[in-house]
Amino acid sequence: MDPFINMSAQFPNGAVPNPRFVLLDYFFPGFSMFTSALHTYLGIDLNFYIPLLVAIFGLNFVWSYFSTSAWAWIDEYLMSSFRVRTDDEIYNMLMLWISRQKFSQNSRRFLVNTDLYSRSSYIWGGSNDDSDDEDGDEEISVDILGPKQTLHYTPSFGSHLFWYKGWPLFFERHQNQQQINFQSASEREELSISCFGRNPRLLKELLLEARQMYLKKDERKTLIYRSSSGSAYGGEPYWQRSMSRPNRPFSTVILSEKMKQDLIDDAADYLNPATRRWYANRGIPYRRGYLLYGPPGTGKSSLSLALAGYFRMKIYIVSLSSINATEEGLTSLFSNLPTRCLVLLEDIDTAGLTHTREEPDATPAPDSNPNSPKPPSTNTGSGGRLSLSGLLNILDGVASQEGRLLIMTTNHIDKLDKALIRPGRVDMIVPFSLADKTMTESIFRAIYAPFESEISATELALGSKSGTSTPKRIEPDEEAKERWARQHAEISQRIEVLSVQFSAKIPEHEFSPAEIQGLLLKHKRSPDDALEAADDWVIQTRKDKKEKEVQEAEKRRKEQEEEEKKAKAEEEQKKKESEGNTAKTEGVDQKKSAETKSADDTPKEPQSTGEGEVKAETPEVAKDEKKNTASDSEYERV
Ligand SMILES: Nc1ncnc2c1ncn2[C@@H]1O[C@H](COP(=O)(O)OP(=O)(O)OP(=O)(O)O)[C@@H](O)[C@H]1O
Repeated sequence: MDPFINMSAQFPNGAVPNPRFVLLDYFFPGFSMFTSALHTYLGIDLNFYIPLLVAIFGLNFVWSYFSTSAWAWIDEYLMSSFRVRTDDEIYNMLMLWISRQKFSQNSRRFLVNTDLYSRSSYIWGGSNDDSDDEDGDEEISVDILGPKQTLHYTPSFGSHLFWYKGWPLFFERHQNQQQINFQSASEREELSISCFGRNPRLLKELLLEARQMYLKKDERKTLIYRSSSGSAYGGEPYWQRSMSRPNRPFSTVILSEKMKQDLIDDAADYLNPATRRWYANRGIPYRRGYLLYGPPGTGKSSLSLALAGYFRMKIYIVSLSSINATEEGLTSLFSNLPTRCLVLLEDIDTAGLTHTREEPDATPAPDSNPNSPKPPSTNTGSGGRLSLSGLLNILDGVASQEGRLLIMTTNHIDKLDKALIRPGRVDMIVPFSLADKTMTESIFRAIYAPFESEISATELALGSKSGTSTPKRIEPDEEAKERWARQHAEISQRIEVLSVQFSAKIPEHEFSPAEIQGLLLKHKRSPDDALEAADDWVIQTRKDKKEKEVQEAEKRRKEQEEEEKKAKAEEEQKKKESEGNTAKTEGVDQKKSAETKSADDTPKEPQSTGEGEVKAETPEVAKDEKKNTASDSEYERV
């Protein structure tokens, strides 16, 4: 439709349309109608404001055009900033700090997480047991259904202004577009904080504060890292933070006091900074290794955890029976260890390390215990799996990190190669054994020892059995404290007596501390019940063990039979194949010679070859040939 015709219709009184309106109407249909309506009903003449609007629009355009480059220039020359990626632990530190800041909690646009580190869960494994009750931004309550999830608030993607020590800082959360596409948005996330000025001192102070806050949070915890298959790192295994546990006091590990003290003294001496210099001055590799051996469930892992907690070291656990334990994988893991840490190599008797270096493919060393489990067949030391020499190279090769404390555990010390446990690799050997009388008593005491916070529960349990007075409400006065002290002494005395009675019922050197602990935990509120159940438990556990042994022996026998059958079948198959091949070759030879014969046009009697098969074939061939010749001649006749 022609806009001019349209315009004349809108101005019926013959007024000449303003050419500016005509033009605007052309680009924004209905504009003139809108302005005339504004004029008629509100008395506003848009004609007057149009130049102003155009000027604002123009200025805005110019500002947005120049502000980007101006801001980039300011950012480049007048500001300091740092960036943090999700694949580094500093991300967790910074996020914790950010989540505790006021601007983060008051932010209108925010991300809410139940696990503060979940955005880097592919690095730290979700650390789902890390949620700290006291750390949450929201009050947490624990009921019988478990702790309610804590909510953590952090500013969402984009730029956020906040104040730190009186200075304005910009916190920016964005996605790095340059990173690999298959990563999810959260994996590509980057954080940056910038401040005005060319001196980054303020930013470094902030980072230090964040680090301190993070370390303080885990102060009384042992951080546990485990090897994980490396899908996020192009196939190479990497250390994954798997959990954090409250530090285990050394006193809770039942072992000879002298042995514990020796271990602490040795580790303390090794970790002393002066010792490091001592090693360096003499050119000795700064490493220390311990071997803990004994039956399963006797406290090897517990002692390692206690040691890590005591010296505030992170613990890095690798199980050599896991599928990740390849030579390349372990090399990569060991070269990525921090300088001061505890490495726990579990089950070193498995994984093809049982044969000696001199005979890399020899059969495993004789097993003193015929019932002990066989090492997994996957780790045979070949095909990229771990071999003994490979492990030795990893432990003290050039790539291996100095400053670490290595603990190896095994259930079968007799299976280990001497090279693996020679001084320099293993500097202290700690034996663990099944529970004797003293150990059983200690386990009993450890389970039922009264703690101040639990005294009423323990007293209730003991009181109900022994007829002592009923527990009273906790009153925080001196009299109450005295009464508690008396009750504590009474209970301890009684537990002492019960522990002796209990240990008398448990045969020595037959059950592991873990097994005994299992029984006591079933009756954790009632030591008398545990005492009562002990006899039956011994009988039942013996029976169960025997059954298990029989089942395992049966399973092994069946497996062996199956393997033998398989081997036999394979051998027979091979034999048949080789026989078949010989016959075929001979058959082909015979056929060839028969063909050559028929090619000589002279009909001859088939020659005897002396072999049945060929004999039977040859007359048939001759017959066929005769038939063919006959039919040919008939055809010729027709
Ligand atoms: N000597 C001990 N002192 C205190 N607790 C123990 C002891 N031995 C076993 N336990 C308890 O038994 C459980 C298993 O112990 P732990 O994992 O340390 O045994 P382990 O020797 O490392 O076993 P495995 O060889 O199967 O790895 C833990 O709960 C631990 O508290």
